[in-house]
Amino acid sequence: MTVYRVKKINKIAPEGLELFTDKFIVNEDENDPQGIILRSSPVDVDDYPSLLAVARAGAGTNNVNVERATKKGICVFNTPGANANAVVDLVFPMLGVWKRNIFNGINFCKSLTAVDPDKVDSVVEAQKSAYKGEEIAGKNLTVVGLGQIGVRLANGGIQRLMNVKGFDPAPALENIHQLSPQVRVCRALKDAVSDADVISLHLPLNDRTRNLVNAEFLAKVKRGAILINYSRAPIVDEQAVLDALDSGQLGAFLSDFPTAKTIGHEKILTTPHLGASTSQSEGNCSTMAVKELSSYLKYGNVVHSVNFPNIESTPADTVKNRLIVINKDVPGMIANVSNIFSGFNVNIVSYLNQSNGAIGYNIIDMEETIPEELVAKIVELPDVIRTRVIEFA
Ligand SMILES: NC(=O)c1ccc[n+]([C@@H]2O[C@H](COP(=O)([O-])OP(=O)(O)OC[C@H]3O[C@@H](n4cnc5c(N)ncnc54)[C@H](O)[C@@H]3O)[C@@H](O)[C@H]2O)c1
Ligand SMILES: O=C(O)[C@H](O)COP(=O)(O)O
Repeated sequence: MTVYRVKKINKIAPEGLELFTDKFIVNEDENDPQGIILRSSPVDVDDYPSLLAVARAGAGTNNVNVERATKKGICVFNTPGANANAVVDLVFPMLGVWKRNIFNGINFCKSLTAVDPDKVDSVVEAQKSAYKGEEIAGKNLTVVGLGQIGVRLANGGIQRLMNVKGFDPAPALENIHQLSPQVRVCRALKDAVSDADVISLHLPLNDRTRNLVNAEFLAKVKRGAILINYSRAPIVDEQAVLDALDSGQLGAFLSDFPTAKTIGHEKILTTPHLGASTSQSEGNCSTMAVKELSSYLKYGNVVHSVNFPNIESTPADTVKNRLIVINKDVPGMIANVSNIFSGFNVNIVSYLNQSNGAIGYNIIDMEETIPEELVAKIVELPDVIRTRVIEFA
């Protein structure tokens, strides 16, 4: 029986880990894993010579060098939607904490331990007006990034009687179908943010989104707007935000990424990267990531990869060998691979191919043992990145 080595990095919830069968050895100390399961720790795929796949139990994959992984034929997965509710479930309370002055109100209440017990009630009534707040109903909310989180947040804004706009340059249809028709989708970011009272960022960190919120962006927002960043710290130019807060251009900054410069600021509230930290979300992410990784290692199936096309096939009982061919997405690859099979007189019982514009992925099943020389010929094809033979008992 083939047994796969999996390296576990970070705390991964047991709900998922329990799904690894005896075909997997899961170890934190594994130095040469075929699979890695992790959360936010940085991983360099070049550090692991036998690596086939990385499963990120969460949404953001900026902690993995995905481009390098793609070049090496390493599949990178994430768990779309598995922690989206947890983020929305934190963003609205954070907005409430700020708008209703809850943080200061709670601190005030805690300070009352120093007050004569008989006078607590009268002190509360006398001083509560200092903690008066504002409701969010009727305010303008703009959601930047209409993905798994952004759509849920936008819909949540509608449920809270806010006027909601959204912006996303390339929204996935499956997400947009979930969006409330009351959300106004803008074609340009500047139109989406110009009259917003609250701007919430829900997009991935990449070369195009790094420092998206900079001085130029902030100059275009409505004076006094609240900026929320539960995406990734570098999407926001921190100095520009601090300047905007000090000038009054921004009213507040609520973020999941505390830094030395932000933690003491009176107009900034931060949480310690808690967006996905709920029992439910950690269980969902772990379960999804383990299923994705197991299925890839055992069968070569790809579901929810950020760099490979989706492709899935259950081998028939009669299948002895499955060949996985990962190639650059160029014309003629299927014909070239099929011709090599013909040359060796090996019968293909099933040939599946999918591509995503960059990577072509082939699952080829046989009822006989595939000759090593045949695989060697495929490896020699100019645009083949990687091959793998999976043997079924
Ligand atoms: N704070 C946390 O704990 C926490 C938890 C989950 C996710 N996140 C972060 O939030 C991000 C979004 O998560 P998700 O699950 O919604 O991902 P998602 O992939 O479902 O959605 C991201 C959306 O952002 C859009 N986008 C990309 N570039 C954009 C741009 N320049 N302007 C506007 N939209 C743009 C994409 O088209 C996509 O629709 C993740 O990449 C991750 O970095 C943080
Ligand atoms: O991108 C994500 O999914 C979040 O930032 C969660 O990160 P975590 O798994 O380290 O909490």
